[in-house]
Amino acid sequence: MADTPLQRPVTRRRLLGTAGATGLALGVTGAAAGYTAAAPSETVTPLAEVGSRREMFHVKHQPGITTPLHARGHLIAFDLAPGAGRKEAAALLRRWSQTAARLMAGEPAPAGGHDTGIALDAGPSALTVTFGFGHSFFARTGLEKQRPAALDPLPEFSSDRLDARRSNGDLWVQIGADDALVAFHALRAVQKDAGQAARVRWQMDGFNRSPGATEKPMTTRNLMGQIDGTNNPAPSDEDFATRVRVPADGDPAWMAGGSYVVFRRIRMLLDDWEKLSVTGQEAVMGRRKADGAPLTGGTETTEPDLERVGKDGELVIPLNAHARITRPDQNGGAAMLRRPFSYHDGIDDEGVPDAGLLFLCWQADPLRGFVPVQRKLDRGDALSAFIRHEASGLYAVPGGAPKGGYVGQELLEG
Ligand SMILES: C=CC1=C(C)c2cc3[nH]c(cc4nc(cc5[nH]c(cc1n2)c(C)c5CCC(=O)O)C(CCC(=O)O)=C4C)c(C)c3C=C
Ligand SMILES: [Fe+2]
Repeated sequence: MADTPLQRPVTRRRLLGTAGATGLALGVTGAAAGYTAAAPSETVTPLAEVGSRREMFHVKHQPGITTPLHARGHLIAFDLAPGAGRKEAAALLRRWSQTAARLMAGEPAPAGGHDTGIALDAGPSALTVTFGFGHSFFARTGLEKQRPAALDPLPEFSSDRLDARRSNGDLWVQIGADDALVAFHALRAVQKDAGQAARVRWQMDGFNRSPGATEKPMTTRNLMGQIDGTNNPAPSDEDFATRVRVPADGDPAWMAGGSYVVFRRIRMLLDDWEKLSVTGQEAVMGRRKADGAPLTGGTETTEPDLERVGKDGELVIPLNAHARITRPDQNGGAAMLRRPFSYHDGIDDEGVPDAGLLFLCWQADPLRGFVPVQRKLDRGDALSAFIRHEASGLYAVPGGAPKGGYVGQELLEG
């Protein structure tokens, strides 16, 4: 029997060439039929530019941590099903790893099965799938001795308004792609792979600016309109690895080369925020809204002058400005790699948007990254009047899987 298109092991990238050619041919037909061409052909952006970007799955550190921000993201947490233990978890991580490797290469999933077809015609679109383990995973699988101390529950913060049902979870998956259909395709595949072994605990969707939307590459903006992500550690920094990754001789051994991610669903009180003047908003942050430069001048990347006093005798960057109090030099060196998604989950009956930030930060140890900074923010951040932390999670994200292996293999088979 002839294969149906969905069953053939054809790469989506190969299909992309056909789609691009068809699109151009249709354009020509439209013009011939008397319609005005949308744009001169020499200004048409190649269709394959975004779709053809490919991230690798079998690499030393899991993808999706230092990968440039994705246009689209899904976060999904699972709890192991009653009766499922270490064996089922190992089989699930093996299935998930195989699926992630295939989808990230632009191939259908699962191997030998029926792909949903959602991502047909698109290339890999920089898809990444990243897997992590929550605190509760270890008791469920009898692996308590392997549970890292760094996974101890985060302290409670006075401003927390956390929803337990949308927090934590045994297993956590982050999906990112520069195309919404490619990302959703991966989400469905991950959910289907879970089968009887694990149940969805919570799931959230996010987004960032699309690649190519701005004239030149620039730091993204969040839903408050601020340039967000300027002072992130860069992989080229000397201390990047010590800040973000668990060292090769780290404890426990299965986390060597891995990282810990803190997740917070932070709602933005946009109606209140948008009532502030731009000057008021800039005082909250300590940076200019237009270009992200510190209020003491220069460009986005200029070091702020934290001591400078204005003509009114006040500090130019207020003592409670967010960008002042989050600095590593104000927090005993505490630093983290922030890699968030914005979210928007609709508008309520009063017209209030449920929108904000799926804040994700990566560090070698949350006690030397997120925790001290959040403690300080909790005590007196000018931004806190305009945000609300509504959900939280902390996950151990091991290093990448070698070819033929799966994420977490050392933990589950060690
Ligand atoms: C506990 C950690 C942090 C939380 C929670 C947090 C929430 C949050 N931040 C913004 C917007 C901006 N943050 C900026 C800088 C910044 N924020 C944190 C930490 C948390 N933010 C750090 C470590 C830094 C960098 C500090 C430094 O090294 O200078 C900025 C300024 C530009 C930038 O550097 O990215 C913005 C803007 C929002 C909107 C938010 C919650 C919704
Ligand atoms: Fe921040």
